[in-house]
Amino acid sequence: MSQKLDLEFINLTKRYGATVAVDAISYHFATGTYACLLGPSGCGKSSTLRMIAGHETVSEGAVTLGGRDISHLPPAKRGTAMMFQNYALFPHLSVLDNVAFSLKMQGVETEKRHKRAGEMLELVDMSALSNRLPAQLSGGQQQRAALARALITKPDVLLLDEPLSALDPFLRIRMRAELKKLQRELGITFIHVTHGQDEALALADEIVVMNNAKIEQAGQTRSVFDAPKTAFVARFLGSHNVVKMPEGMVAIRSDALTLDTGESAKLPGTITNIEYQGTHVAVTAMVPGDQEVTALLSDHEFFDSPKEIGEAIGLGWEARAAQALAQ
Ligand SMILES: Nc1ncnc2c1ncn2[C@@H]1O[C@H](COP(=O)(O)OP(=O)(O)OP(=O)(O)O)[C@@H](O)[C@H]1O
Repeated sequence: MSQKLDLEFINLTKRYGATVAVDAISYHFATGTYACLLGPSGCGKSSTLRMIAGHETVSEGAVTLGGRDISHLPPAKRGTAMMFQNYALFPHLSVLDNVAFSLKMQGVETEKRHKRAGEMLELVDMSALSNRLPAQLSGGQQQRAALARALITKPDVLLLDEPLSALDPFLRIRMRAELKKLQRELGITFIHVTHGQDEALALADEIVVMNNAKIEQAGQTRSVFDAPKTAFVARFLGSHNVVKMPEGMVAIRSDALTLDTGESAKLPGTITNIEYQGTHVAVTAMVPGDQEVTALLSDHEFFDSPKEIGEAIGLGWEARAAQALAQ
């Protein structure tokens, strides 16, 4: 049975002079969770990650792992490992020596560390390239080498700072599937910082949406996506319309909107844009209150009864598709 090594933030705070980068956040990650920290630039994601890793001091509060306060331990003693955005591979070392580097620092003898590095490279499917220099690798291969290097210390928690951002969109999708597979195989906790909503939705068991140094909403990915509590979360995750209705602000998923002219229509509107997206058609309409809402229709739904810009429509949705938002 794997050891229970839950990661916890307790009123975790980071100040840089007068700037509060992380403001007393608390959260509990069960062992083996794939979690994404998500939020706009400057919201405090990287500072949070660096405090877990020990690359940044904790101003107040604590990070605990398996109930042990690790806030003041040196990075190598925490049971965490970090994979950086630019991979930070040493250009003059072979892939094998890059992967073996932290074991060398620990004084592990050459043969033993090379054997272990070889196992790690096998894990990420890079055995054939172990003698190459980083410059002789593609972006995806560099990422795998960086992963192997981070995992060689057998961390309980792997920290990933925008790990896919250096890759082109096609490779990003492939590597994200590999990351997820690797996490499932290893069963350890991954904390992954990203700007990308799609990336977070695709990878995470849990998402932590940050805004202005605080956790705006966190929980199981689907629960957060399905029931955003604030307009910020609904807008940030995308695929939702935030609409002011007489009863207050609501978030309505774009794919839950239908074009209705009958009695079921809840809002009248005028089409302002139609965007063909292959599997779907996004129809945007201006509704009362000078608000634009977008309905995502399947291509058949749209082309069975095509509409035009300027046409008057009604918009309908099932009651459960509308989520009341905190003011
Ligand atoms: N070393 C530092 N000194 C002073 N202020 C800093 C430092 N590092 C970060 N900050 C500030 O702390 C806040 C949070 O920064 P942080 O890098 O954690 O955000 P982020 O969400 O990771 O942003 P990004 O997505 O752009 O990387 C920002 O206002 C930033 O300017």
